[in-house]
Amino acid sequence: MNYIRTGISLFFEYDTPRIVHIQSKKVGVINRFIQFCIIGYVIGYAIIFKKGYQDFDNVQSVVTTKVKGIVMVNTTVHPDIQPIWDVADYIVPPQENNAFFVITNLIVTPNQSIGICPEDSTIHGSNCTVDKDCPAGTSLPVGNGVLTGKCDPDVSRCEIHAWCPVENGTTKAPKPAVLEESKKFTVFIKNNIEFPKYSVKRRNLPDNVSNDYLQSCRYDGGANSRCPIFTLQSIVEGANSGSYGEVAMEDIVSGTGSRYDELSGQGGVIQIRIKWNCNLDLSVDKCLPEYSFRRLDSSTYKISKGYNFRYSRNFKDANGTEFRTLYKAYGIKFVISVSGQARKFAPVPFFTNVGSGLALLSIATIICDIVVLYILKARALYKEKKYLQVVGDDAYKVLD
Ligand SMILES: Nc1ncnc2c1ncn2[C@@H]1O[C@H](COP(=O)(O)OP(=O)(O)OP(=O)(O)O)[C@@H](O)[C@H]1O
Repeated sequence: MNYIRTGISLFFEYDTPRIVHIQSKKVGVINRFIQFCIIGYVIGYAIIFKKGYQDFDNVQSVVTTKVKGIVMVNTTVHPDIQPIWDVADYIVPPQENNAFFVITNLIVTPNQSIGICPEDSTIHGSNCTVDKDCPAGTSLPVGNGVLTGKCDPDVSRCEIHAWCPVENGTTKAPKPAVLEESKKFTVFIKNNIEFPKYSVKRRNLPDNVSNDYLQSCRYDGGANSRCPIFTLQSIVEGANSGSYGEVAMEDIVSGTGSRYDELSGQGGVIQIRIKWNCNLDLSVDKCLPEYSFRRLDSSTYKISKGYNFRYSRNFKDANGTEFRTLYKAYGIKFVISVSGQARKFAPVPFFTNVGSGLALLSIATIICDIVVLYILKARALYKEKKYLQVVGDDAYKVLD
């Protein structure tokens, strides 16, 4: 019953704010301190640091790459490998979206032709004692061919119909890598970007440069940081790593922290990040890219390290018999990602931040009220001054 009475009386009440001017050093200091913090936050952090006076637009971008460089392979060490490797040989596939792959190491199985031969010994399930162990027409899960149904008695392995002889699974990737000199290859990264909201188009090379400049300049993160030509070694090891092998690790700046000789053996994945953060309130010429590099795969794994795949080159001999050379190619996949924002002054975010800052100032009043009404010694006095109970009907009667 009491609840209902209280509820009804609450319904017939009205609270209106009242200004109580308190002259107290303590409360005054607390109030000013909180106001100062809030104003500091709004002006210093929200408006200046977080650029709350500017509108923004995200970058839209397209990247193309061109790698150049030639390697000569020592054919006495690697007799099965062609002596000269140029860009058409080591970049596979020739074009990718926002990425390129460079072959750095190889296991070659030359002169394969279609025929019958024993399965490779490292393939699980290839060992046999009788023909029954090799059901005809099936293939082993990671096998190289289709089982003929016969067990080869000489090597005790199932016979397969395949490109023969099959790749030897026990062969390890050569060390040092066959194409380790690929560290000297250069890649031209051409990045065109646009901030559509502001109709601003930029690219990562100066407009007034010549072909000669492009052919000779190299990105170094310093004086030549506008040059869009990178050596693969500088991407992996850092911009100051030109003299490979002689550079102390602490001298290597902004690389991936890996060494090219380690990476080239088993392959890996490297990310090239291009950041465009532009303040369009300043000159558009100051809108420049920043590059950073990191290794995406881990070198610490024991099994399935790096990155490799197989491909073949087929040819016919004078009799018209088809042959192929099978390549197990290890290499570095470079993935390019572009991100960024352009910012420019705009009244709407500016006034929104100022408005929300002004609204935040009421926090100072709330905190001071708590101090005054519940913490200070004279809280009873302040409470009495702050709340004035007026019974409306009685007041009306008094007026009468
Ligand atoms: N990876 C690279 N390393 C050094 N210079 C390069 C590289 N890629 C391109 N260049 C040079 O930059 C300039 C502009 O390259 P672009 O691809 O636009 O022109 P191009 O005439 O088709 O080049 P090219 O025929 O030499 O491949 C050319 O002089 C080119 O030789």
